[in-house]
Amino acid sequence: MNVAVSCDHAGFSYKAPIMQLIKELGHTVIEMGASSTEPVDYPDITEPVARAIQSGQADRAVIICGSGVGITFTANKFKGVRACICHDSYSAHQGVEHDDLNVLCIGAKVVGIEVARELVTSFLAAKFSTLERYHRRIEKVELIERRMFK
Ligand SMILES: O=C(CO)[C@H](O)[C@H](O)[C@H](O)COP(=O)(O)O
Repeated sequence: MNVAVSCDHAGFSYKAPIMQLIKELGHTVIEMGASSTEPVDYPDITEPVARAIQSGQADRAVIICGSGVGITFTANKFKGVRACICHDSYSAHQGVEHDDLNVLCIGAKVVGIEVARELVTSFLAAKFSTLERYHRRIEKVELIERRMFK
């Protein structure tokens, strides 16, 4: 898969190890976001990621900020983006399996780098279920999006 990776200044120290992991897992990294710990506003590093998901340039994305909060609600402003902050690997893989999660948001001040690696590994290994009920629920989410983004 093509996986976009972005961060703000608070997530910068995690970006290189997470990109390295993603490459080791056999995926292609699309690097975005902060390139130093110089402060940057999280909406500015989130929008390009959301656009990359919308255009199909990226299949999935990982974004890292301090808490994971701002990047999550910013990413979810974009139609077709399903972003969630995860602190546990169960949510990271079940989010994909049941809910077709396509953007994993991590708080670098909340989870350690080893937990972050586990989150990314679980997220990227997971596949959206073929069970009808999970697709029906996503279709209902898409109907809401169509009403909101008319
Ligand atoms: O966690 C975040 C938003 O949800 C971001 O990393 C913020 O930018 C965080 O609050 C850090 O910002 P600061 O300017 O370094 O205080």
